[in-house]
Amino acid sequence: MSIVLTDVSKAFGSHRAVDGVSLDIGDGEFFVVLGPSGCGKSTLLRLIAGLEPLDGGTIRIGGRDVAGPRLHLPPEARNVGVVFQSYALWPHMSVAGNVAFPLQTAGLAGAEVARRTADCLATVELGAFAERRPADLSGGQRQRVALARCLAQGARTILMDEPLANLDPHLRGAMEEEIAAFHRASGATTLFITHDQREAMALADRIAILWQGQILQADAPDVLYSRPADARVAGFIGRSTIVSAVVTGVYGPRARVDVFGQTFEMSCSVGTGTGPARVVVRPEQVRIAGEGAIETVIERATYRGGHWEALGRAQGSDQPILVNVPHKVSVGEVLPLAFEAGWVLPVGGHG
Ligand SMILES: Nc1ncnc2c1ncn2[C@@H]1O[C@H](COP(=O)(O)OP(=O)(O)OP(=O)(O)O)[C@@H](O)[C@H]1O
Repeated sequence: MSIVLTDVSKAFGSHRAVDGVSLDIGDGEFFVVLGPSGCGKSTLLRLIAGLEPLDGGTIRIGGRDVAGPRLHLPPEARNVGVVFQSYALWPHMSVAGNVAFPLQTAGLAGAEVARRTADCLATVELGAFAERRPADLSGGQRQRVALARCLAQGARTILMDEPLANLDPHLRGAMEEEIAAFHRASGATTLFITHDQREAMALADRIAILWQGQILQADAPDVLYSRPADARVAGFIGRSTIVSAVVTGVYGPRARVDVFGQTFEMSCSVGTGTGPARVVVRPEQVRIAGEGAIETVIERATYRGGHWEALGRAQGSDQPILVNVPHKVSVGEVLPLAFEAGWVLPVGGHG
């Protein structure tokens, strides 16, 4: 079901944890809210789930108002499933018991409960673990039980609060696959919150960047990466160099840009004007060039598997440049660099 937030706010004392958030999440979409610790992600999720009353704005789920002025539907009336970081399984029940519980409370007959429980456990590949207790499972398996319980609830909307945060890195990758498969199988609208940009990129149809309670930008992962709205988004998604430049000409979505005394062509948003600007250049957009390029002194080089990522400074400048180099480079080496592409940050962007 769709989730529509209009100007939603929530304060704790004088602290605006969620500050005028508007979002339109489509039916069946996998939507990730990404932001640093304390930016208001969990509060936003709790407002949608109905675990917290809001101060202002409205929330609609599946076309129905669930929260707004003088309106607060309780969590159980919103038909949303919630998966928390801490799994929230009942320790005294078996795996099957945990999954069956919402079906039993919905008043289904015993045979139907057993059949649907078995189906849900099969979907998350835990059929063989039905009689185990949660304590006897791995973290990833417990997370899958929580997913199966959401499936059993029949929730068309699933909210996930950093469900992979407690898992080992190798298990996280596998669980990402599982969550993506679960989303495909269930077709449920999924709102997933995380502070891990790699996880967000791997899962999302769209990502919203939340910063001090406000949405900076909501777009597909590739758009956030290639056309960030401001320096904070550019810094949060992927690795980049942001340098001062002067735009000397604009031709639709392309701009001619002077950087470090050289002229390059970059992308820009419609309405970009000429004059001083800042440009975002990703390490893979920097190439080693010949004569007349930006002479750059390498200060650090890190092996990133298949290539080295080097950090340098253009001679006579204090602005750093990140570049991917296919061969080993040494500190102190001077590389002639050129920008093959880049993005002119829209004027008015913060940071
Ligand atoms: N019940 C509360 N009372 C007072 N302040 C709160 C309460 N809940 C959250 N906050 C504050 O609101 C802000 C947002 O908290 P929230 O838990 O939503 O952030 P978050 O982005 O989920 O962070 P993290 O990634 O660290 O979990 C924080 O500054 C937090 O201290």
